[in-house]
Amino acid sequence: MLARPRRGAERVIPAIDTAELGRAEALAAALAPGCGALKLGLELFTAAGPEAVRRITPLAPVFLDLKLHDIPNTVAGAVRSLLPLRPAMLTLHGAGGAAMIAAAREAAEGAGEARPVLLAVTVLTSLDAGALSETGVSGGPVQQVLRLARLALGAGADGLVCSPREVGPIRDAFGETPLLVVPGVRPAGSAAGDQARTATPEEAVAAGADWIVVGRPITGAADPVAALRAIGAGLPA
Ligand SMILES: O=C(O)c1cc(=O)[nH]c(=O)n1[C@@H]1O[C@H](COP(=O)(O)O)[C@@H](O)[C@H]1O
Repeated sequence: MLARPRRGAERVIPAIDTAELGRAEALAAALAPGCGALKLGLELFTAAGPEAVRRITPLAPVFLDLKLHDIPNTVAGAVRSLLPLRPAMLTLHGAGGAAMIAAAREAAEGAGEARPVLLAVTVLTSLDAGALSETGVSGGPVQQVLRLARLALGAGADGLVCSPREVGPIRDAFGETPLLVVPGVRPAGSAAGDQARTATPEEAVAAGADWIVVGRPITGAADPVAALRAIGAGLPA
């Protein structure tokens, strides 16, 4: 399994969100030497498929963010289908329930020592308290994140995806063991866009994030490599 990062720049995972495989490969080649892993998500995977993962895996560990969410049998089958791509990390929605997560973990064990880190997405960072309550969840994001964290970690997830705002409460409740991957990260002065629960890279890591996921502030910069380097340089070595 992918080891917990130690140095500043190893904590940064650029999100390669594009539908163009050529652009994804160019960004991946440029960013790989300066980061801990590269995140490939739904936009690239739905456009370019498994071939995108095959092309980028030789460059850096791949965090394959497909946010699986279905009945346990279907999710287990999807995990088995993904294992030959050798992703270092995989996401599934905590809201899929304990049986779904347990089925994914059992399927992932098929990769033995090389099994991917399984990360349960808690409450999407694009949801504020109002948007979350519209989905029928009252009590606010922190309470729901802690509820899903307990469920997911108990069912076999190795870690969680949460916003920077819940990192402290998760560490208080569950200690240092869960791997925490944190999107919704915005360097000071960059646009939040559709992200609702944000903080800076420094704040997220100080709170206890293992990895931070940063997409548009890097990929939309005039010089993505310089933007990545500046984020890594601001983190503790
Ligand atoms: O699972 C994720 O990585 C994820 C979970 C979440 O709650 N919020 C979130 O933004 N993400 C992903 O993190 C990346 C954030 O991209 P930027 O908003 O451009 O930095 C995107 O690829 C999202 O799909």
